[in-house]
Amino acid sequence: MASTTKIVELSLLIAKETAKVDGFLSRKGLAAPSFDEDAPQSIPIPDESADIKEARLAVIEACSELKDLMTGPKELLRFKWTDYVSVKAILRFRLDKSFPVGQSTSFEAMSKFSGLNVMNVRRIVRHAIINHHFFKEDTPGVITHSALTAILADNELARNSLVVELDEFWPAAVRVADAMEKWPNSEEPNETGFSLANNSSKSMFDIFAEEPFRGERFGRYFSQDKTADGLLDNYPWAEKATMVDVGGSHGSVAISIAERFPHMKCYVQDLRDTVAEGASRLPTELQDQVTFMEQYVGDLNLTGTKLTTISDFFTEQPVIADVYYFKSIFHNWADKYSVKILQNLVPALKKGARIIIHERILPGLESLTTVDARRAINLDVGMLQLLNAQQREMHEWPKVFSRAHPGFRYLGAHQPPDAVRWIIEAEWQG
Ligand SMILES: C[S@@+](CC[C@H](N)C(=O)[O-])C[C@H]1O[C@@H](n2cnc3c(N)ncnc32)[C@H](O)[C@@H]1O
Repeated sequence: MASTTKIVELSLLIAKETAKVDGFLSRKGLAAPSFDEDAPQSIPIPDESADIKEARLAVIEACSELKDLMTGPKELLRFKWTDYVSVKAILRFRLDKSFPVGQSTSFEAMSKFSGLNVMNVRRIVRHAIINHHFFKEDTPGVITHSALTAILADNELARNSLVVELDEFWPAAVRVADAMEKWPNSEEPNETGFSLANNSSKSMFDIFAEEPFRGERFGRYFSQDKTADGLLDNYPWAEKATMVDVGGSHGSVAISIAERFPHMKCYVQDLRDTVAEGASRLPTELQDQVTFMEQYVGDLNLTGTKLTTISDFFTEQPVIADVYYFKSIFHNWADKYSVKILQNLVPALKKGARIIIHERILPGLESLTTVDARRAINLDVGMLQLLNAQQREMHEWPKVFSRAHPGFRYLGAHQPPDAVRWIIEAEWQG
């Protein structure tokens, strides 16, 4: 009997797993996935249906492999170097906002709205339809929204994220190889694809700090990810009294902890404008529990020196607490700087104080086919292009702590169920 080929094996798996998802949707009376403008925004599979979640992921993975196998190596070498051009132009010229969801438009009307000529509107819109399911053209020349552009129409946060990814992150990607050539193996955050793309000798954070409009939309990019990602239910907060959310942005995690554990006192530290914005949004009922640290060390008027906030993790930590919490911070910094951030905690640390690092762990080669592993690897390269920073593998964390100070005892890492981040923990032994 002829053995089954890989492509048949994959197609059988796709059929089997798709039937599971399809059966689930019809049992629940849910709509089948589609790109119509009124389609559900995602497939609503609840956490308890783990088998259906797995089936969906298996289909996504197998489809991607089957598509590549059927395409073949030679054709796969033809990269899509125009990939993001259309979406970026659509957002820049607000074509997605040029007509309401539920109505249709024409290339001529979009041209009038945007000031682009009809030919440019047509090529941009058709590129986006064919490559990204942006808009639909079921009747030639009649443009309607698709499920994707319908989301952008009423979800400003989702739209802002796409703008940040295409206007800030993508240009940096294009310059990564140039940066690696110019500054071999650099660990400096200002010797990156991002710096080259901005024609600057500054780091991404410094550039955003100087340009409030860009800094604000970058801040909003992160404000989407408010989830404490399993931290509330999977850490013994009942046994703790104080925590510092270091680099805590607008304080979403500190606020969640304060709401759930009314005995906790939380401090949020970040750059000046970010904490000021966070403080202005803090609900009144949490003001005794959550403190945004926005005082300054040094006086610009008296000394003429640069202001340093006491919230800066490159200066000594001023708060004595039970827990120092860092969510998605260390992946922004190369080892050289990550070690400094830990060393700056030392003056404040009491015996038994805990350090929690809450971020993705870069998986080892054995699990590279999963969707999560690909996301983590992509994020790692993203950190390279923006900041010369990195995601770390499991075995790298104890080394970062021991390089910082022998007084840190690495306690290990665990990933709460359904979380994407790991809770990586160390204790100060002095
Ligand atoms: C990737 S964001 C993570 C924000 C937040 N922890 C979260 O997960 O939503 C990194 C944060 O580090 C802050 N940051 C950068 N440099 C800093 C510094 N020197 N001191 C304190 N915070 C800093 C940024 O302003 C930003 O809010």
